[in-house]
Amino acid sequence: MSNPNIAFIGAGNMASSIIGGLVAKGFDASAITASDPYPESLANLQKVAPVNITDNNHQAIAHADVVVLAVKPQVMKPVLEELASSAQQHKPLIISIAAGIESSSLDKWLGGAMPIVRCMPNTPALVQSGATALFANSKVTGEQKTLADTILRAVGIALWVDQESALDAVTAVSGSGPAYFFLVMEAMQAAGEQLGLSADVAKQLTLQTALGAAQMAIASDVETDELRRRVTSPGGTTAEAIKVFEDEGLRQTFNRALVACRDRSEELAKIMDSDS
Ligand SMILES: NC(=O)C1=CN([C@@H]2O[C@H](COP(=O)(O)OP(=O)(O)OC[C@H]3O[C@@H](n4cnc5c(N)ncnc54)[C@H](O)[C@@H]3O)[C@@H](O)[C@H]2O)C=CC1
Ligand SMILES: O=C(O)[C@@H]1CCC=N1
Repeated sequence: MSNPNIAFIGAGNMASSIIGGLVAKGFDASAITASDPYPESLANLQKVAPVNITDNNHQAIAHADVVVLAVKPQVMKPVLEELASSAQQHKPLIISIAAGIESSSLDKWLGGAMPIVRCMPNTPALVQSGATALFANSKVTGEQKTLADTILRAVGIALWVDQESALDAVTAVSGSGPAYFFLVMEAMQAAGEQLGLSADVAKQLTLQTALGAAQMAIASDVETDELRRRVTSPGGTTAEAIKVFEDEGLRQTFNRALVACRDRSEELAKIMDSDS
């Protein structure tokens, strides 16, 4: 599909990020329509790109090849039930970025037999450094998969999973993951201040170290454990810090945290479906 028309239902943070990424990559803003009942959301979006705007969801999807669902999970059911008649007329590709709503629920609310890609992006999409995992249901064609891939790649990396249930683990790693790294940054800044650094110096050193470590790990041919060993001189300073982390059970803590996150994602999907 060379020039697809894309509709966004919901013009909030994630929609603005994806639209910003698409336009930055050369996608024609006039082929994008965003719909939102709040004039403020639409006005903020228009500062990002000169897309078509409307407060009418039906109007937004009328000529769309792809519909990106970017509303909060709590309003998804009424929004889709209202859109079902329009969606059934021409069956556009549906891409949902909502956390915890299974493709079978989306399909049911839209009236059935819809091509649906469900994905889990993360907030670094706001700065085009996102990580998204995607799952396609059986109605999605190869061409539609390529289109979904192109849309999410506009804001970072995009990887496909074969089982929808893997999106719960994806949520535990990358969907919620930015929060874990922010927590580590908070802790390192506070510890730096405890050691006598100014707040500004502790913050700048922490953030640049996080960026540098991530960039090195992405660029390197060797695994992260080897990169860690290369910082850790025998009998040196890093070894003392790593020993504290290992003795305090940091790996087990991460394991427990990610299991709790995965379990909550599974639980939310059940709650959403039982509401339907
Ligand atoms: N924030 C995060 O870390 C992540 C969020 N997501 C998902 O992205 C989706 C959007 O999240 P955000 O952009 O952060 O939320 P947001 O609150 O910034 O945007 C949602 C937009 O939907 C609009 N809206 C409300 N009712 C509507 C209706 N009936 N029709 C059309 N638009 C309507 C709101 O006015 C708002 O502008 C959510 O489903 C969330 O689960 C996915 C991955 C990560
Ligand atoms: O915390 C949450 O439920 C959402 C899903 C992934 C990131 N934020």
